[in-house]
Amino acid sequence: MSLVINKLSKQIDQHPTLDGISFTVQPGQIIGVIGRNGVGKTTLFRTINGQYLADNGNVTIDGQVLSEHPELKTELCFIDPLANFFRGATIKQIQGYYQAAYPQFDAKKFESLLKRYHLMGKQKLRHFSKGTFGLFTIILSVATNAPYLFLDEPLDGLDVLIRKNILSILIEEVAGGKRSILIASHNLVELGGVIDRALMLKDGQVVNDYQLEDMRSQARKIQLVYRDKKVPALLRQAGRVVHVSGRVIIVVFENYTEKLREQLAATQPVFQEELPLSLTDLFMANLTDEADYELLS
Ligand SMILES: Nc1ncnc2c1ncn2[C@@H]1O[C@H](COP(=O)(O)OP(=O)(O)OP(=O)(O)O)[C@@H](O)[C@H]1O
Repeated sequence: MSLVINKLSKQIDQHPTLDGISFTVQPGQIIGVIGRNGVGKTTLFRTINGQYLADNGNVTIDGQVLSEHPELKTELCFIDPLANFFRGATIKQIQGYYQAAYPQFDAKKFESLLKRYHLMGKQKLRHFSKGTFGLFTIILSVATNAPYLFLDEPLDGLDVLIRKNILSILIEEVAGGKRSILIASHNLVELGGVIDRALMLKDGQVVNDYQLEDMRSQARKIQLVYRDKKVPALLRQAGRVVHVSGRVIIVVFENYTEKLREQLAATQPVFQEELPLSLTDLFMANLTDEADYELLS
């Protein structure tokens, strides 16, 4: 069973927001979809889920093209953050709509999660704070039992305890190996603790597709100090310089080998230290522009 995004393209106002995006989602994964503001993460989720029509490409589930098989939509759940829920509706009414749309809806799970977070069926959506509304949409998504969940900034506006609870709900959901969750988020610290894989978007394309476990074993973040302020060419050739402050340079090497270790030693740093590598480092290494470096250094 797999979800395949195949050369998906979407222009918005003549701008190629999605430009031939391809990737495959296997069951049992939590995937982070990462990119700078406005890069097209929400557009990607909307296009995969059929809210926007793709200009080119398609989405298949187990080999069947989603747009030709509308019945397969129950395999996907994406609650758009801008969804115009009828704010006068109660939780119970919304449950009814989703139960009608998703035959596999798990009412028991829905009710137990509501109870865990002190939400009651008769509450109207308009009484929810932003955070409670976010929490409610996650509970609703999880209860659909759709194998592929798409969450857009699910941690936005939630307090730290609820964020931790949400992440454990999501980990529980994929643990059975049957569901996958794609999360678009700028909350890289928390995301880094739960995702198995990170897709980085830039210029309408997937520029990196990291399996975090592989990345952690191959990549290194190294702080180097040199006698003068010149950045040795090797650092830019073999790695991505993420920070320069006077004679101190921090570099992320995605493929750190023994040979590279020797080459680095030959640049004769006066000090060298390995630092813990985070998702934020990978974001900065891949998605920072020259203009940002000027601001950072
Ligand atoms: N309905 C729309 N009408 C006009 N422009 C749109 C529409 N939807 C998206 N866009 C544009 O497409 C681009 C991608 O937007 P999108 O919301 O997908 O980015 P994002 O990566 O989710 O951003 P953020 O991280 O800020 O949430 C932006 O330039 C946005 O202005």
